[in-house]
Amino acid sequence: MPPIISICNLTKTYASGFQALKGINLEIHSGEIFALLGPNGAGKTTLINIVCGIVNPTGGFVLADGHDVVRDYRAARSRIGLVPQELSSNAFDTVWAGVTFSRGLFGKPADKPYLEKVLKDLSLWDKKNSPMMTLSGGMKRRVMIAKALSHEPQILFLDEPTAGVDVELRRDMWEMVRSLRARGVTIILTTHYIEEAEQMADRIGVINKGELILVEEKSALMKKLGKKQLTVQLQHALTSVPAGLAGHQVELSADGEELIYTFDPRSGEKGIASLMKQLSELGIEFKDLQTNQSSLEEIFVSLVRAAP
Ligand SMILES: Nc1ncnc2c1ncn2[C@@H]1O[C@H](COP(=O)(O)OP(=O)(O)OP(=O)(O)O)[C@@H](O)[C@H]1O
Repeated sequence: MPPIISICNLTKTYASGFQALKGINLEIHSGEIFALLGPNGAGKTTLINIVCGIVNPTGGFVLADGHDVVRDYRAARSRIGLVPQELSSNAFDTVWAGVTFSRGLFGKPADKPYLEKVLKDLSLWDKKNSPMMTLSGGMKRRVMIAKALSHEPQILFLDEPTAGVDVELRRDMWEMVRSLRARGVTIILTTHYIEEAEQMADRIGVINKGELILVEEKSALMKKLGKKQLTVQLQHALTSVPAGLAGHQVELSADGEELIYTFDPRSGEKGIASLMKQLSELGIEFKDLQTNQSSLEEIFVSLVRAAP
């Protein structure tokens, strides 16, 4: 199946001379959830805005469902729903008026049952006659999603969908995004909450200073870059790492009560067995063992730090 979005050699230099995108190449597969991560100012919104036809590229091109987003703007844009970072809507409009108006903007004929379903899926149906200004921030965000879905797009961009929303609503949003994907909608989201990417994404792209420095299946990324740690809780505190453990990557906690062994899961668990053997030979007793794997957040920070 051809990619639903193809981004080729995309560059953007703003009028100020600032180069926000430096030759981005990326293909988004139909039906995936793709998370775009990057520090502030990395170029995420610029990239989304070009795909959505809001910002013109300086070089390269983007195809959305085969349509060039510049030359064939209307066809490309009709495939795409965008939930922007900034919440914006007419304060006096009711929820229903907002979604019907948004649908009309794309020249789509009225379809009450479809819009009713969208509002019901987003738990907004009982608010359909409420003016926007009477809704909470979280509810307004749901309305923004409903508006973005009003013209039945195949592709949905969510620019920081859960910025400033509470934990419960965040989880509801994740649930909703998953159900959209189950219906075949392709989802591209940017987020500062790495946990969000870890929970939801099928693939992850990391953008830094206008360059895509990594694109990877989430599970492969976690496997490839995730380091594991084994924490050995000691029966008796130590004052320093025993010389006999010098061959291992072992550190002693500040209180001397734990030995922390960091290893690469790809190299197998042989290191643990030999560490255990050595501890026993040295007569070091322990009361408990714990392992944990580095989070996507740690991986992300180390990637961005390492980039030139
Ligand atoms: N209209 C503009 N004119 C000049 N520079 C701009 C313009 N819009 C964005 N930039 C610059 O381009 C860079 C990328 O901005 P962009 O908003 O795409 O980043 P981002 O990754 O979405 O950041 P954030 O996570 O903070 O939203 C930033 O340095 C920004 O200041």
